[in-house]
Parts: sequence; structure tokens; C-alpha cells
Amino acid sequence: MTEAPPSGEIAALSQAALAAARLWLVGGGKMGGALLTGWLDHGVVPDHVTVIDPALSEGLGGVRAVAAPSALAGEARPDVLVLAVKPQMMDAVMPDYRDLGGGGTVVLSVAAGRNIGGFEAAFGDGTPVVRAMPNTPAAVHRGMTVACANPHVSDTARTLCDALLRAVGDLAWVETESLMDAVTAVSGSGPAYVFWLTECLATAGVEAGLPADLAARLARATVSGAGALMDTVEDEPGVLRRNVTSPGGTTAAALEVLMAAQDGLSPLMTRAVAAAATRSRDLAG
Ligand SMILES: NC(=O)C1=CN([C@@H]2O[C@H](COP(=O)(O)OP(=O)(O)OC[C@H]3O[C@@H](n4cnc5c(N)ncnc54)[C@H](O)[C@@H]3O)[C@@H](O)[C@H]2O)C=CC1
Ligand SMILES: O=C(O)[C@@H]1CCC=N1
Repeated sequence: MTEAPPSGEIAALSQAALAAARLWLVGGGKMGGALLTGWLDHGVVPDHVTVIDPALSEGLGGVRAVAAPSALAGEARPDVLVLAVKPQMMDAVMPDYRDLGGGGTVVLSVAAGRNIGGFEAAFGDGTPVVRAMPNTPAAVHRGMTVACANPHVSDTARTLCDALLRAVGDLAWVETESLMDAVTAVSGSGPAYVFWLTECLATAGVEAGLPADLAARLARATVSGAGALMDTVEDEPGVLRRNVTSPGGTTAAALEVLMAAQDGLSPLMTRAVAAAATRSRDLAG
């Protein structure tokens, strides 16, 4: 095993990789757009990026957009082909990019469910593939991404993908691809659960007698404030929860409901995450 370079050196390598990277982004929707914002903020050169999306006619974030890959005929192949279309679109989209397979271009997918074997089959033997699962807080550089690479991804390609994904937040690599379904269910979809919690808290506030606008404001500020606290201090979430919970007080009364063994939040969350993971496996195609 070679000795790892010092962290400053890694940062310099990443920065150089981002500045040199040539990217095609297929799908400039919510996730693709969030990734693009992060990349441009972290040193990717706008002229080095092309977005391919039939819904975009005027470019995206100062980057050129084309409706279809036919507009790119004769152009140099990108270092990374980022696939950010809906999983159900993937089979229709991949054949248009088949020529980029076989090496030289890394296929980086953020699609839920779609597995590495499917990309290898579509792009051909030897194609470097990274399957990643980001989440929408990437739009404000607070994303959590988990990624898994096939053996054809070189160290250089991995450094570039690492830098691209880290540009929008935190990143973890896993070696076991089957973990990606549970990852998708926890962090990929997870922001939606938190937003729903916020909506439910506001509704409950109205039921408890608050005006709707005040209830919505309290719920939003409470969830984002709790998130910021969790992010700032080192205490585990359980410690932070206990810090709010006075013995015999109001929080304890609420937690007794939320922690009920049969119909409390924990079994409900377990079922929700299991449903999302099952759906991720179903989307494999
Ligand atoms: N939204 C989220 O929270 C997350 C989404 N993802 C994944 O990201 C992918 C995209 O999801 P969203 O951005 O939410 O969807 P979206 O609907 O916002 O974006 C998809 C984009 O693909 C474009 N598109 C459709 N057909 C195309 C084609 N033939 N060629 C190029 N572009 C085409 C659409 O015009 C649209 O702009 C999905 O595979 C999803 O699983 C992953 C993590 C989180
Ligand atoms: O709902 C979905 O399928 C995508 C993947 C994770 C978040 N959104």
C-alpha cells in the first residue's frame, strides 16, 4: 500500500482535478442543477461543462445547454458523464451515450436504484462507473453523498469524482453496492422526511390553537435550529434530546407518545425506510 499524501496535497489535487474537468451533465433538474451549482462554486470551469436536457433551452447557471447529445457530435469526449435523469428514463437515455463507454470517460450516475451492473451492460466492458446517491441539501453545499465505484475507476478518476461529489457537501465511499438501497432510503430521501416532520409539527401547532403562520414559522425555525445545533456541537442526538427533556415536564409528555413501542416514531420510521429501500431495489431495472 502506498502512503497517503498529506491532506493539503489531496486538496490541491482535487482543486486541480475540478479546474481541468470536462463534464457532460445529462439532466439539469433538481439534483443535476444542485450538483452544477456546487461544481461552479468550487472551481469547475463553466466552459468545461455541457448540460444536456430537452427542457433547457437557455443554459443553466451560465453553462451551455443542448437539447440532445446529437448537438455534440464531433466534440471531445468528457472526463465524466453525469447521469441525473429519472431512473425510469435511464434505459431510453443510455444508448445515446454508448460511444463514451469502454474507458476514458467515467459514467457517474446519481439515479436511485440503478445499479452498476446495468451501466456496465449498457456502456460496455471496462467502463468506469460510479454510482452515487446525493441529496438536495447539496443545493446549499450541505449535501450528504454516498458513492460506490466499480474496479475500472482509476485513482485519478476517483480523485475527480471525489472532488465533484465533495463540492456539494460530505461524502462517504462504500465498497458494498447493496448498501446503496438503504443509503438512498436514509440520506437520499431523508430530507423529505424532515420536511414532512416540519409540516406535521406546524399542523399540530394549529391543532393546539396557534395561528397557521406562527405555527409554520415555529416549526421551520425549530427543525432548522435543531439541525444547526446537531451540526455545531459534538454531542450525540440522544444527548441533545435529553437536554430538552426535563423529568416530568412537557417534552417527556410528548416523547411518551412519540416513543410508544407499537405506534411511536421509531417503528414508523423503520417501515418508511424499508419501503424506500424496497423501492430502490425495484428501480434497478
Ligand atoms: N431529487 C432528489 O432529492 C434526488 C434525486 N436523485 C436522482 O436524481 C435523478 C434526477 O432526479 P431529479 O433531479 O429530482 O428529477 P428532475 O425531474 O428535477 O430532473 C430530471 C431532468 O431530466 C431531464 N430529462 C428528461 N429526459 C431527458 C433526456 N432524454 N436527456 C436529458 N435530460 C432529460 C428533465 O427535463 C429534467 O430536467 C433521479 O435519478 C433521482 O433518482 C438522487 C438523489 C436525490
Ligand atoms: O424519490 C426519489 O426516488 C429520489 C431518490 C432519492 C430522493 N429522491
